[in-house]
Amino acid sequence: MVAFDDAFRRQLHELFVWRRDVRRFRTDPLPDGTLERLIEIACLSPSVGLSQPWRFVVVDDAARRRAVIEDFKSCNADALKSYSGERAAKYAALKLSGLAEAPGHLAVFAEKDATIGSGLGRATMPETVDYSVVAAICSMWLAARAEGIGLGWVSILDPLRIHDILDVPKSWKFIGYLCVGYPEAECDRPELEQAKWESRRGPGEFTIRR
Ligand SMILES: Cc1cc2c(cc1C)N(C[C@H](O)[C@H](O)[C@H](O)COP(=O)(O)O)c1[nH]c(=O)[nH]c(=O)c1N2
Repeated sequence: MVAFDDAFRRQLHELFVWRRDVRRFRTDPLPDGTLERLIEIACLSPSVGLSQPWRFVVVDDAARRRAVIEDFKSCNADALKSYSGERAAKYAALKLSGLAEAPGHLAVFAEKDATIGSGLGRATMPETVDYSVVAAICSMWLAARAEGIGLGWVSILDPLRIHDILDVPKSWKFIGYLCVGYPEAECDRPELEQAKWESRRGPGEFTIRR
């Protein structure tokens, strides 16, 4: 039996508070085996029917990385066009990926045809496969932060293009592209809040059905 004490709970709370989506990385490399270790931790996450549908691709090839960066630039330019006036100026000033600087690039996919788990739990909600992969990414996000390693999720990408660039099986659905490395700075507030793009809200009022 493993028990957790108050000191651990306080530290865990601090971990939640200080986990950040990181876009500003130092370029120094991660120690050998870091990504592999973080992937192992991610694999301890819950998954529908124990399907473990997460598929990780460590992107080490310079040409593929360059192609991902080009795709980000193109998608980000398109996204900018959907804003106007002051909001557009604010969007243009945001840094929305650390792709160019992060020493680690990790693409994460969901295996849509996973036979593991024999379909348990996903007959009426096939999207639970995707949710399982997101749960794994969140575990990795926190585990990384606990070691002083930052993770930045990039979704301003064309999933089909990422598929092509990384040449992965058709049955894999793109879930997210992660930049991994040491952050330039630590902060207890989201960068989008610091940039006055959006503010964090509490849980608000709960809906209660009696
Ligand atoms: C599914 C998904 C997708 C993205 C993100 C997150 C998630 C969950 N976030 C990070 C997001 O902006 C960030 O989590 C919030 O602003 C809150 O900040 P903290 O994570 O608390 O630092 C993110 N950030 C960014 O700069 N570029 C991006 O493309 C994305 N995409």
